[in-house]
Amino acid sequence: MPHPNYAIDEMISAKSIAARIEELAREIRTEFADTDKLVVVGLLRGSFVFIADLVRELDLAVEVDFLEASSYGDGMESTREVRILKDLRGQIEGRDVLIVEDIVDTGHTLAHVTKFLGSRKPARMKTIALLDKPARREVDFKASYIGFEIPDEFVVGYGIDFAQRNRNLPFIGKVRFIDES
Ligand SMILES: O=P(O)(O)OC[C@H]1O[C@H](OP(=O)(O)OP(=O)(O)O)[C@H](O)[C@@H]1O
Ligand code: HPA
Repeated sequence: MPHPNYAIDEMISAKSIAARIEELAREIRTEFADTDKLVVVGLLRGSFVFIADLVRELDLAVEVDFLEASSYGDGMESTREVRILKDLRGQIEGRDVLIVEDIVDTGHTLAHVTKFLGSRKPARMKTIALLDKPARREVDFKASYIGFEIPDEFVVGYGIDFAQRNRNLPFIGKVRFIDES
């Protein structure tokens, strides 16, 4: 079914995102200063822009790996069924892991993924989400690091999609539907 017309209003500028990533990178560098075993895991697809900017600010020896998880399909509602579509390439047992996510909404994705990867016995596992939408939480989950807390709006851009579109916007915008009647 085609989606109705919508506009995108800027919520967080590219400049604000870059400034916040610098701050987050400083905190992460301090936390993981003692390790040479850090694996930074990006959750595909939404985190691909965030992880690219974050690892370039980290100034640590890191390995980058990806896991693909999906639960929304083309809609605006979580199916609450998180499917792992692509597993990590490397081993994480005994290693320090930082999971990078674009947004925590209902919490189902990160709750599932942390349980899934936690069972492989990493030495330390932390999570970072650029955006957190606490008003929509359905399962108890809090990321170790959060870029911005946002209100209950459907957002796109900076890697985040609506029906696979708008991932390439350089800013975070909120979707506003246009009533054509
Ligand atoms: O907290 P939740 O309600 O679980 O929502 C967050 C997840 O939803 C989106 O993924 P999606 O399933 O759309 O896959 P994508 O990353 O490929 O866009 C987003 O990228 C997060 O991974
Ligand atoms: O606000 C959102 N926008 C796009 N995808 C999402 N997945 C969870 N929340 C969102």
